[in-house]
Amino acid sequence: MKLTTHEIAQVINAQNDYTQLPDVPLHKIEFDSRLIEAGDLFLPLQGARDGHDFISTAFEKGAQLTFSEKTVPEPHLLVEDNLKAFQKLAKYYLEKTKVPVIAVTGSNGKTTTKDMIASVLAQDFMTYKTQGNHNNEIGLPYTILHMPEATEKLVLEMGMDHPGDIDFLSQLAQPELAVITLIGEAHLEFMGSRENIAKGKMGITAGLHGELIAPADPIINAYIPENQKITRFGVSGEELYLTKLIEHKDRLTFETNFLNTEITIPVPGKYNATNAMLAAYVGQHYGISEAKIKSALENVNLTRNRTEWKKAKNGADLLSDVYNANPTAMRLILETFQSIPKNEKGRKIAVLADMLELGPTAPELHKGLLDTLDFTKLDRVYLYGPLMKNLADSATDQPVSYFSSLPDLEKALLEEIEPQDQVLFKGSNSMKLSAIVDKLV
Ligand SMILES: N#Cc1c(NC(=O)c2cc(S(=O)(=O)N3CCOCC3)c(Cl)cc2Cl)sc2c1CCN(Cc1ccc(O)cc1)C2
Repeated sequence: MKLTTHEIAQVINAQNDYTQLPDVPLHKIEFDSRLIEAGDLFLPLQGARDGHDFISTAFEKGAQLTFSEKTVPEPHLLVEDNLKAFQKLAKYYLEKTKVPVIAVTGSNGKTTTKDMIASVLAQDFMTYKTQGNHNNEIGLPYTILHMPEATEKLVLEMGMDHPGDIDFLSQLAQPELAVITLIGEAHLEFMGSRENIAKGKMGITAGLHGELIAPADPIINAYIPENQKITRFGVSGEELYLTKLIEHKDRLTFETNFLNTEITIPVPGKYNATNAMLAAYVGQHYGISEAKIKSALENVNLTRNRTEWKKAKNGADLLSDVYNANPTAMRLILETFQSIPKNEKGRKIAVLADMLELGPTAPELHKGLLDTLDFTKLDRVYLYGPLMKNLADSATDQPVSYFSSLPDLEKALLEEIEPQDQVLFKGSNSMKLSAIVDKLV
């Protein structure tokens, strides 16, 4: 990011005398101290642990400055709230660089649609996009501040856990174009109703300066702002719709009412044809030729292994979250999983594996998960890996099973999981829980 110490201090209204600090450019900003490199800015966040506890580690790894909510010996910018300062800096950076933002949200398909839009725009523009699941109040500013200096278009995915989340992200990012992929049923327990989900997703207009592309679903009609330019998609008769769909095992060919060519995408599923149709329309909006749109979509690089619910062969619901194997992400996904109502006559099972590269405090960080496990919600907990042994040893009087070998864990789960169960899988990629998920689906 192209920002200097004094510029950042002024933007975030640092409370300490920063003029004593050298006014030098910062390399990048990180909240995970494991990612700190020479010349970086550290951002202590309140995760599973207080990020301030890792300021010294960040400087050992070469950080040259840190945000801080308290006076510390290291070179720092003192602010009341590190996260708010981070978000304010991201908003400032977008205003300074004037990089146009295309925002994408929706109950399902937003990650695929984001990837497809970025693939199309990259044909003519230097394009950067949300990486992994960085689509919330921490991930979105992180994406903005990590975009390469030559970026010409920024495609930002906006996720919603609670009402108002999207309004906040839209006001921060000020998009010039927004896409809503679908108003679904995703976990009504947080949002209460489909109407609330619709209202929440329409929050994307809060900071929108241009056109909204949204489903024909009438549930959003009540939330369309006055004078909002909107293009609806869906069935024949809407402004955008599919006119032909030929599904193959691992690819799909479709046509639309607004393109003069057929398009093939390397994934099946009618919903993916719709996602690709939206990406094609965005490409057309930015003047990209049909030939380039067609080529981009045929070669799109989709984010794999998204945090999504999968159905096991026996009908059980599996939630496999392979992102961010850090203590905070583990806590957040456990809290989410525990708060979702069980299926009728079904059980809730958590399968947790080691989080790697957590340094010397790793045993405590694993043991510390005990206060997140809610055994009034969880029926069974399966723990796997030497570090998770620390958690298993501190949960002796609970329905917890420990495994040191993946085949033994797999065998136990194949015998245990019933059709009505919900099962969470979370751990570092190299612990290979995904291999068990792949056998179950
Ligand atoms: N708590 C905590 C820790 C981390 N948390 C996070 O990175 C983090 C992740 C997330 S997240 O959920 O992964 N995520 C961020 C991006 O957008 C999507 C959501 C969030 Cl929301 C917040 C935080 Cl603070 S990373 C990390 C710790 C604690 C230990 N750290 C390594 C370390 C261990 C021992 C040492 O002595 C020094 C460092 C690494």
